[in-house]
Amino acid sequence: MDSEAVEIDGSVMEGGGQILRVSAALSCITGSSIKITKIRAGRSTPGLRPQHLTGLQLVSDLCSGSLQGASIGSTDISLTPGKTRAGNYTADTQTAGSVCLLLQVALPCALYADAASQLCLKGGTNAEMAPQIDYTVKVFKPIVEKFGVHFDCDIRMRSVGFYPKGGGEVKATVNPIKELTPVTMTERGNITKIYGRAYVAGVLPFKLAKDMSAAAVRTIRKEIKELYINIQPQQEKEKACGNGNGIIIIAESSTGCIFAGSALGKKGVYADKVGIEAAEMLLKNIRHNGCVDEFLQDQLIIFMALAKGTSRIRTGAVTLHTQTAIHIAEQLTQAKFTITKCEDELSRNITYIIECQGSGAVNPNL
Ligand SMILES: Nc1ncnc2c1ncn2[C@@H]1O[C@H](COP(=O)(O)OP(=O)(O)OP(=O)(O)O)[C@@H](O)[C@H]1O
Repeated sequence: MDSEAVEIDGSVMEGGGQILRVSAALSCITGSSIKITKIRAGRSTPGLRPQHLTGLQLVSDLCSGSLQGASIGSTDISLTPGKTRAGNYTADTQTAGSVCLLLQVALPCALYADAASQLCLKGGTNAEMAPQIDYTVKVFKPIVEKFGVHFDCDIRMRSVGFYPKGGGEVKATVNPIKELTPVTMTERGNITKIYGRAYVAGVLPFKLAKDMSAAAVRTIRKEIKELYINIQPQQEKEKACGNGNGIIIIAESSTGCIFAGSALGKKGVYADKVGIEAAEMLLKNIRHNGCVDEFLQDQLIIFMALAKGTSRIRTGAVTLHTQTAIHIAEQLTQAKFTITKCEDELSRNITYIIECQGSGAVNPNL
């Protein structure tokens, strides 16, 4: 093990898988070796789960790295990165572990390769506790494009929920970049559009999709009366596996902000409830007048840290995931973050500006 390795405590703050993703991606990009200890120490099943292990192996492959100690359940790993090379990479969680979280760790790395890369990611596309693939494509993608990040996502097979285990497949093509551009998103503007999809897959009846959609529209209508809300009920057909249902609702603002609320069906939970959960999540995320929702916040931190120059993003309450990503980014790069609370005297609305002096990482391979 490299004696210069940066030591990362995997149990700090949020203490979850996100620490691994941010550290591994930044290790690959900056060329610093890392040693992560106490991985997911506070979780009921500590150590690496299949999704985390697959993500680390993918990063190690991308940067011709040496990954030590990584197996299911490991709480300590080390990664010594080499040169990041473009290519065709395949990663399979072999479970419902999220392909979107595989993309979350691999995308920043592939940006710093010498040419475009194809990532074939297998696992769950619409899984719990992770972005649904629709979120990655419709919310995350257009916003990271503001940093200069360009990738395409071909959803070859959806895998909805936890059963059967995995089976989803997404092919992402990632274009490399010389350096990332900083982003300013401080003006929320007005909400101009609300739309989404409510879907069922497998043996579940189409009626559930209609019930989720109707309940979501009713819930949003209580607060937002003037906009047409189009949540399309859909029956996933040949390009889906698993018996599940879910919903994602997206709101766009006049200044180009995008927010979402989403939910997945569970055994014994009425479809109406799933629709209401997603609608309430969306409403919560647009009430605060920030420019990103509670999930995009933490997902943008790595790009802010790498960009050349100052990024500013207005948010609602800063999540622990975001604070954790900032903590790791500051450990592994020269980026400096500040968080400023802003209180609007008239509306009593509280927002925060996350400002980052980015480290200006330059792609040495282009
Ligand atoms: N509904 C959602 N919509 C969009 N993104 C989401 C949603 N739920 C979670 N996420 C994102 O998924 C990621 C989850 O990270 P987290 O570390 O909690 O998960 P994990 O890797 O499964 O680890 P652990 O099991 O240790 O919690 C975060 O980036 C979070 O923003």
